[in-house]
Amino acid sequence: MYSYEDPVFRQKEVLFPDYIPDHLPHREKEIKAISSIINSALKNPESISNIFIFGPPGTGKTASVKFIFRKLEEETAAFPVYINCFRINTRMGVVYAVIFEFFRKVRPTRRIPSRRGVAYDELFDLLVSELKKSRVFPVICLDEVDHLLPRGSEVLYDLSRLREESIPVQLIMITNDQFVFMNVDPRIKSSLRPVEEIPYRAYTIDEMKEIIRIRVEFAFQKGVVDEEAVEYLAEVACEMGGDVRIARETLLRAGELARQDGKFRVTVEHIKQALSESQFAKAKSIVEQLSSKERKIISLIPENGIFYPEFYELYRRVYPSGVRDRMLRYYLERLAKYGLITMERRGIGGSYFIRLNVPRRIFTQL
Ligand SMILES: Nc1ncnc2c1ncn2[C@@H]1O[C@H](COP(=O)(O)OP(=O)(O)OP(=O)(O)O)[C@@H](O)[C@H]1O
Repeated sequence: MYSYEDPVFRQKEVLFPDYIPDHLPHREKEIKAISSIINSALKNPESISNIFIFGPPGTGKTASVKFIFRKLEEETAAFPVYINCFRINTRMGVVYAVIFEFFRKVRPTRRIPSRRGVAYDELFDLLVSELKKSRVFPVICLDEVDHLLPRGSEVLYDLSRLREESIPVQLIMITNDQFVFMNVDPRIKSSLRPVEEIPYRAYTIDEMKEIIRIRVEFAFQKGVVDEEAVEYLAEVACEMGGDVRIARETLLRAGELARQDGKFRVTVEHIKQALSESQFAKAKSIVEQLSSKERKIISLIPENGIFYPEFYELYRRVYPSGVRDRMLRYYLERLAKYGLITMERRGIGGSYFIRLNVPRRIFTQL
């Protein structure tokens, strides 16, 4: 029988976003710290500490928690729920996501309750009564928790207060921004206590090389990826903040490019081409997820930047019934958070200069 062996990839899935490796090199210490907090809470629910994980993008925060969740599901009675707050950013959304997972995993024979037409309090009461009856231990990870603030921050309070009803709940909050809770209502902040902080730092060049080499070994056929390509990719990924995601995506695309040109070797040139394509694709996918207001705002920013007062004038001219000053700033800050623009204050007490971090041709391709 004819069997096709891919000349480039041995196991392409190893480079897919949802693949969680069996080992996360250089994150052993952090994984151990997080696991031990959860394990002691499991043994003694009176001693729960919430967990706050922060650090730059692509440094393994999400991967560590998913890795731990996999083990929790296999080995303990915990009920782990992973929620990405970029997608689910309201208190109703969070509570529904927990209920959804609860019915899917703990009560698979029952119909998942509908969210439509149900008030928040009703949904929350349902969660409380189900958790009380089942006595499971929910470990809820709120990834990119900054997107939940301030609109959905009440849910942090509601979930933390469940302990007062003798329902143990462990929260894990992940963000890039160490100071994300600075302006949060003190009542909510104090409900989250005690909190253990787990900082993640960017990988060093040697760590990055090792991580890339291991992925290459699993993902590609032997000898397909040039050593110079690995070295170059590790350097660029470190320059870009020590982000393994960039390295993983680039390897996948570079492998496809190597196949297309028929030489079946991944070279530095393939890495360079893949990098420029993936940066563009990433920015485009963020732009595609923007609200129509945000899109209108970003598409008005000129290629070579603009000072805020001028931009405000321009915006009001084009959209006379659009948002006012304070809201416009709010939307610009969100765009800056997504990394699509940079806002820097020029001169002492000067106004903000807004710079576009993505090529304008992205907007014509939407
Ligand atoms: N130590 C590591 N070993 C192997 N792969 C890793 C390691 N650290 C990160 N990765 C991989 O890098 C990618 C990005 O990691 P992850 O999503 O965990 O980053 P993050 O810190 O949560 O980033 P962000 O803040 O942008 O959400 C994933 O594919 C993950 O598997």
